[in-house]
Amino acid sequence: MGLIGGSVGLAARGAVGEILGVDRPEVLEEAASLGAVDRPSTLKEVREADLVVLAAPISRIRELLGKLSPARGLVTDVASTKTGIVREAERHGLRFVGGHPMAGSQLSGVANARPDLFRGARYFLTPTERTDPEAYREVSRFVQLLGAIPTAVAPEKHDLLMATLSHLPHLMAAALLKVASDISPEALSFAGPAFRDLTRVGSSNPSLWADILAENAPALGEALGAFAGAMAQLGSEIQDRRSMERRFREARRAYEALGGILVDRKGMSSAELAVPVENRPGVLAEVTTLLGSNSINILDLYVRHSNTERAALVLTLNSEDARRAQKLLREAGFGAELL
Ligand SMILES: NC(=O)c1ccc[n+]([C@@H]2O[C@H](COP(=O)([O-])OP(=O)(O)OC[C@H]3O[C@@H](n4cnc5c(N)ncnc54)[C@H](O)[C@@H]3O)[C@@H](O)[C@H]2O)c1
Ligand SMILES: O=C(O)C(=O)C[C@]1(C(=O)O)C=C[C@@H](O)C=C1
Repeated sequence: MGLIGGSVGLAARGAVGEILGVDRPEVLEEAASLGAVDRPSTLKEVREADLVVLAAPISRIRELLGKLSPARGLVTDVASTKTGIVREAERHGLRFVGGHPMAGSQLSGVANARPDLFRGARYFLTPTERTDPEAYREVSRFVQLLGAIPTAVAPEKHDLLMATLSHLPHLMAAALLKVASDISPEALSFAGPAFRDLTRVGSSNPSLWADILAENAPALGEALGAFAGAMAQLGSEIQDRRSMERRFREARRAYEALGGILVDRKGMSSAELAVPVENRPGVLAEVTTLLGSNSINILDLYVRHSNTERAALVLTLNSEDARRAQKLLREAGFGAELL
């Protein structure tokens, strides 16, 4: 019942029956006080549950699969890698569908759990030829109930994709932080928004990430090789302005194709609005309250981090709302630029 398990509990609350939690007593006490779980339970008791969601670190999930077997109901997990876990679950004969929400944060623990963590996020499900189709449909309905969007992919393909899209960026953050720390002890204090954006996940939970990286080592080896090749290529072209421009044009096109929050946008076009703000308490509430009280829904939001006195909120809104929001924000004295 940590960050992800707690968020599952909070998101499912009210829409499912009793939610039982298995973890250390102090974690369960906190989870119950936050409303993420109805009551503490045991592995033996949850063998009888309709649905078991395993949300421990990967190495623990592999052990738990054996301890859960035989389970009466359906079992799923949330782990960041899938091939080994799916194989293990099938070996134990569980009625299992592997899962992985593409949502989370560098924080851990149930204290950081949020009921809206999965809203609009992609949620991988990794059925194999041995998966019961009805079990897949049930887990898929549960994922939708959490507010997420199920996406089926084979376990091996999932792990290959995650090596580049999630695990490599975590290693890059750690490497970048090391390179800067090695310059001098105070070098990091001079870093600006670009360095901060690129290294946020360097503060992720060390033992959780040691688990993830070891589990996906073969695929990650390939991704690291490709990355080292790309860096060497860029390094050899630095003096060649034309090829650098071409590389950055290619990079910008790739960046624009990035997936974000997958809000159901059938027939809806969206726009980004940058709102420069003073970096002071309450400023986010002022912007979001102004939009909320005018029935403008924020589809996605990020902060261009800054250590200085100013920051920029970048809001994704549907196109019509974006124009209205720009007008309202300007009338209220904020700058607001459509990107
Ligand atoms: N953090 C993320 O952004 C993220 C996103 C998607 C998926 N995941 C996956 O979710 C899982 C959990 O990650 P988290 O970020 O919630 O970690 P967390 O540290 O916040 O929570 C893990 C919880 O598991 C508990 N635990 C450990 N061993 C256990 C056992 N044997 N039985 C019962 N509980 C046990 C711990 O006490 C802790 O409360 C991992 O497998 C991770 O790969 C994480
Ligand atoms: O937002 C973050 O901090 C994350 O690291 C989330 C993130 C990722 O995007 O890599 C990390 C691991 C998960 O398996 C899924 C999502």
